[in-house]
Amino acid sequence: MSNAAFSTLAEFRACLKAGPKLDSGSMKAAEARNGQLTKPPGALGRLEDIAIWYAGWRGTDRPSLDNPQIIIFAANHGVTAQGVSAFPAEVTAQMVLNFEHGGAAINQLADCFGAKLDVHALSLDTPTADFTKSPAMSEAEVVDALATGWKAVDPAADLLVTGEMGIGNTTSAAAILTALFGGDGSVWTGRGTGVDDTGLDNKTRVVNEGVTLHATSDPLEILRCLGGREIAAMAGAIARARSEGIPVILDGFICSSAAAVLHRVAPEALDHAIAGHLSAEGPHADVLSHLGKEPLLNLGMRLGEGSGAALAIGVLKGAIACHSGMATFAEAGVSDG
Ligand SMILES: O=C(O)c1ccc[n+]([C@@H]2O[C@H](COP(=O)([O-])O)[C@@H](O)[C@H]2O)c1
Ligand SMILES: Cc1cc2nc[nH]c2cc1C
Repeated sequence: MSNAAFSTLAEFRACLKAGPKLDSGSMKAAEARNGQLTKPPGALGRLEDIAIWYAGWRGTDRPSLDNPQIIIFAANHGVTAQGVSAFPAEVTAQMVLNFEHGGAAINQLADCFGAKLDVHALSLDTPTADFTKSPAMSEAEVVDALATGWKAVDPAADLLVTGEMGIGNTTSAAAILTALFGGDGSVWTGRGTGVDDTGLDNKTRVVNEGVTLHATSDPLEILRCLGGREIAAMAGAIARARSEGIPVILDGFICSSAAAVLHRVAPEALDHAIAGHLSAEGPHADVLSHLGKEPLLNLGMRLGEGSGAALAIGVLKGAIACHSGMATFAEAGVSDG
């Protein structure tokens, strides 16, 4: 599909409510197969659950995972004028070049797990507006970013990881989460690339100012007023993946803020997604519990770029290899219990 399925926020909202469900027949068949494999029941722990979930979304009881796609969306944030990051805004464009030259962590991880890596830079020369002064994006801009994400998904992929790069985007994510879930901004604000205590107080002030200025409970309005283009693009890509029956592994804090917007519109919009890892960004654990997602990995990572989710591709590949490749008790002539 070359065009997005929506051209307004209202149409995007309708897409989220209309997406497909997993194929319960395939899921039941996968559960039955899992029960016959040569292992004590439950001995592969969560690997069994994620293989069965994946089978349901792929519509077969014996799936394979051969074509994972990782997409990094990059964008710039006007709110960096408020001194919210430990790094200067020009790092966003510099890191895009690094991704293109193969020098970033995500390039190595994509190679390790056999994933195709695509990089989309969204209007880097035109940062979003500083959300303490005006809405970050117009409706046309946020729809454009959602559509970039929607169109970036390869329908032939059998797994999607959405990653991001954007100096200042943990402030944007914190503001979105404060607006969605409530409470003081301090609950949802972390240190990002590493601000000190004074920097964290400043960031919290900025988050509270933005949330107060754009008082709205509409999740897509929250995305428009407080978000970034890369956050909207991740939301668009996650939504497209569901429409194509492509399972998603969510990355860290910023990716989860995009997912949280979708979840607030329609909780089922994340049924095809699992949480790849728990980020070291302080509030991430609370975000995941609001989304009802248990992270697969907890390695103290807080890089972004899709890196934690990319590592989790290896876990999911392992789960599917066992599920689809193991012999049953009958096939192997092993006595069951
Ligand atoms: O994924 C995470 O959980 C995560 C946590 C902290 C920082 N980051 C990355 O760091 C950048 C944002 O940090 P900051 O301090 O500039 O807001 C952005 O490029 C993210 O990819 C990512
Ligand atoms: C160097 C650097 C690399 C990153 N990758 C994702 N976010 C990042 C932020 C910085 C500062």
